[in-house]
Amino acid sequence: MGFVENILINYRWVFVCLFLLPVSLFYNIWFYCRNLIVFKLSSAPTQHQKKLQFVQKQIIDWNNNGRVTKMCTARPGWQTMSFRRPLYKKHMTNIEVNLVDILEVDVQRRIVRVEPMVSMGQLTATLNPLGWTIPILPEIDDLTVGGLVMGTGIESSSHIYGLFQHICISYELVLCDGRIVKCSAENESDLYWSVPWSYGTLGILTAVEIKMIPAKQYIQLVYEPVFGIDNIVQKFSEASNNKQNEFVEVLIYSENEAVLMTGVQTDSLESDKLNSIGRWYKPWFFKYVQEKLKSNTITTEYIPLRAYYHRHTRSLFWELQDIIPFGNNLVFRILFGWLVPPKVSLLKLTQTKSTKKLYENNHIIQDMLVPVSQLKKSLQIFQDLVNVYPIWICPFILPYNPGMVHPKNQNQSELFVDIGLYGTPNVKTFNPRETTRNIERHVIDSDGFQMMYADTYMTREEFRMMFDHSLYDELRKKMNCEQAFPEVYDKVSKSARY
Ligand SMILES: Cc1cc2nc3c(=O)[nH]c(=O)nc-3n(C[C@H](O)[C@H](O)[C@H](O)COP(=O)(O)OP(=O)(O)OC[C@H]3O[C@@H](n4cnc5c(N)ncnc54)[C@H](O)[C@@H]3O)c2cc1C
Ligand SMILES: NC(=O)C1=CN([C@@H]2O[C@H](COP(=O)(O)OP(=O)(O)OC[C@H]3O[C@@H](n4cnc5c(N)ncnc54)[C@H](OP(=O)(O)O)[C@@H]3O)[C@@H](O)[C@H]2O)C=CC1
Ligand SMILES: CC(C)=CCC[C@@H](C)[C@H]1CC[C@H]2C3=C(CC[C@]12C)[C@@]1(C)CC[C@H](O)C[C@@H]1CC3
Repeated sequence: MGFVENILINYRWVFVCLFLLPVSLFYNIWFYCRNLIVFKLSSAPTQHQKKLQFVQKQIIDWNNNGRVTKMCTARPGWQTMSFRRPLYKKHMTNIEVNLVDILEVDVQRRIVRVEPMVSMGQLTATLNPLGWTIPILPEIDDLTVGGLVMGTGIESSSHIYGLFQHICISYELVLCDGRIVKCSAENESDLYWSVPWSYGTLGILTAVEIKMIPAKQYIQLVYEPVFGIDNIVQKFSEASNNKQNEFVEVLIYSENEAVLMTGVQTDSLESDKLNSIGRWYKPWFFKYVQEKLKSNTITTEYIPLRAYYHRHTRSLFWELQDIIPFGNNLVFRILFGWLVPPKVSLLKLTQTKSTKKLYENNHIIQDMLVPVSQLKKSLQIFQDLVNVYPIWICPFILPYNPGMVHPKNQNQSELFVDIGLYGTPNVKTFNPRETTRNIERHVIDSDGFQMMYADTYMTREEFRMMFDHSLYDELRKKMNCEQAFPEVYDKVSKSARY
């Protein structure tokens, strides 16, 4: 390993602190100003038609030029929140989808209409001051509406509202023949049900209508330390089934220790219990919550809404501790906390081959979605296979809708749980391929699903067992997609990413 490579791996924080943090700051400022100008000039809605026509033109040109290679969006792989970069973008026709604006906030219909590149950070910054929010707000700022629709999104309100696609009323797409369609549960419903999890393999998404709900100023959050796996599973299930809880999330810190958090929105507060966790000098949220285990008492706090939504952003859940080991140190926070986190996209862009290998061989990043009845068994299996803590568990209701993802063994909604494993495995037997395959097998056997932003080692057959392709296959044939877009598997499998 060369000198520079050695520094970049073992002292990545030097590069991140001296270079990436300031660059991330300028990038944020530039984007903020650009969006503000667009808003002030109110030009976004009129520009949409033009931008839509440009997407359409590119697809018509592709048809006229003989449909030579398949299509994907031109969004560079390093900018995306998926763990790896896509290989396929190099040899496919890249369609420019430069659609980054919030188009309309319709208070009457309680709908916000957005373009696909609008990020979660943009949405909260725009809607919250107006007194509105969307029911599910996946917490990392840079996640985009397009990515969350075509993949999936989940948050601590998902036990009530479902996954991100379940709060979307309609999708506007340009199909591979150049036709523009707006699909919903009432109109072109097969397409509407098939778009989620299709990873851009049915058409290019150009606008989405998302439900809005009124936003209050604070979240009243109750922290409850829970000990013992049976207790953790029981308390989690009870809290998730209790519809009075607008937010439910558990952080598991060891085999037998967890903190359950349940929350509701409120406009009133006990001022001595206000905790503005989003301030730059505040401790990382997961570290702060861990402290609750010591007192073993139930405590209540009031957290400003936007700070709650982005509670895991500053520490990228617990991933930043591997990159900036002293990031949660008080002095660092006071002096430089306002610069954190570095942009995920810039971290991806500046990864070297060795960092990538290091992450591949010594790290796991996976979200597994299983029926809540499988939670205990899954936790035990993951403990044996990876022994990674903290673990994020978040409940969600999965409606029985047509499409790729729905409950398998009952034709009604079912409560599921997302088990998020992020970190360095603490078992000697960890092997990225074999271990992940074992996890995937367990998820298939449990009638569950894997989130596809991370690595998957499933074979095509296993992938088809996990995801229901019946409507998807039918639609691809009917819409003549086979020559136009790859199959989902060919975009998400490990061999399609580097
Ligand atoms: C008046 C106004 C009008 C707007 N109109 C539009 C519009 O028409 N179209 C549009 O697309 N956008 C609009 N926006 C949104 C604006 O573009 C966003 O503020 C911008 O995208 C920056 O969002 P951000 O979350 O990345 O940045 P900031 O809010 O400046 O945050 C910077 C970083 O700090 C962190 N952060 C912020 N808050 C918290 C918190 N509470 N807890 C933890 N971390 C936090 C995040 O990591 C974030 O990346 C508008 C904003 C305003 C103020
Ligand atoms: N809390 C949560 O829910 C979290 C979710 N995630 C995951 O991150 C991903 C989202 O990341 P993000 O960077 O926003 O998205 P990406 O750019 O990674 O896009 C994800 C997929 O959606 C497709 N896509 C995106 N926009 C369009 C469009 N306009 N038209 C057609 N296809 C499109 C992409 O196609 P193409 O390859 O052609 O560009 C790609 O296959 C999701 O997979 C999500 O599940 C990650 C972290 C947290
Ligand atoms: C809440 C859900 C469903 C998922 C959270 C996933 C995140 C923890 C990951 C999504 C993208 C990941 C990346 C990294 C860390 C973990 C995520 C933020 C890195 C920053 C790790 C360091 C590498 O060099 C780059 C990675 C980019 C993606």
